Amino acid sequence: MVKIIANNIEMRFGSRLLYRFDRLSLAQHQTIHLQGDNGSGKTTLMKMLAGLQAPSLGEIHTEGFAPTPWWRRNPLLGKAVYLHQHPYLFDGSVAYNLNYVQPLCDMTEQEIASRTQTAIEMAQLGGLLNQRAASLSGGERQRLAIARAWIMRPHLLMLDEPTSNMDKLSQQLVLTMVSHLKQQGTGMLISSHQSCLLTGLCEQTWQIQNQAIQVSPSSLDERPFTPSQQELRYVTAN
Ligand SMILES: Nc1ncnc2c1ncn2[C@@H]1O[C@H](COP(=O)(O)OP(=O)(O)OP(=O)(O)O)[C@@H](O)[C@H]1O
Repeated sequence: MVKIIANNIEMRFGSRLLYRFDRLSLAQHQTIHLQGDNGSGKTTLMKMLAGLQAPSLGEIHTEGFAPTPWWRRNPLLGKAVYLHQHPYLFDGSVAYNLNYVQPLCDMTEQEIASRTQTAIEMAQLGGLLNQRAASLSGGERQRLAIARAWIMRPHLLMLDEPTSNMDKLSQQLVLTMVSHLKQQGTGMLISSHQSCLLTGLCEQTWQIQNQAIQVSPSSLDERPFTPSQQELRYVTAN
């Protein structure tokens, strides 16, 4: 079982306190809805858990991952995949973006090829493969970013307002991909202002309010580790 654990955290920008909390953890087999008003600090929390932003006070560590390579100074980087609401895409075609993550996947070539093909079908990207990623619409970019993460089958995935730009069809496609990842044991933190199709998959809520984070229900069973699940790799972040 892999997890990221944040203890005794305080986060502020200058004199402005975003929140304080004693402990939060994101583990495999959990699907959590992160709620909060605009500017409450949802993106900041995800970036902290992904190692992209240091908390003002407190400590974030991981359990259950392979040892950090000696050359990596930040031990949190690479442990969770974080997808920003305006996902970073590489300069190149849609196909290039999908293939880019293949060397990072701990699977056989055959498995990677099969997952890539399935991801293209699930995200309905077949007609867009030769199009430049930079020219995609907001919803198509999100679908591509989630398809790319789906291929990697990460242990932990953070989705920042994943359906904010999406019409009903795109939301349904993303729901299918995220449901698959949930079945495969990927632990997910999904930020969304409102309840939506995706948040219907969540069994816990983290609500940012009054400079604190309320967790409900307050505890969740964490299912035992499945040894066949592959090592998490880092995809992209802003
Ligand atoms: N590097 C920074 N320096 C100063 N203030 C920052 C910085 N990054 C974020 N903030 C501020 O911290 C607050 C929380 O930002 P964050 O993006 O985490 O909120 P959010 O809950 O994700 O918002 P939204 O729902 O609008 O996306 C905002 O008021 C933002 O302006």
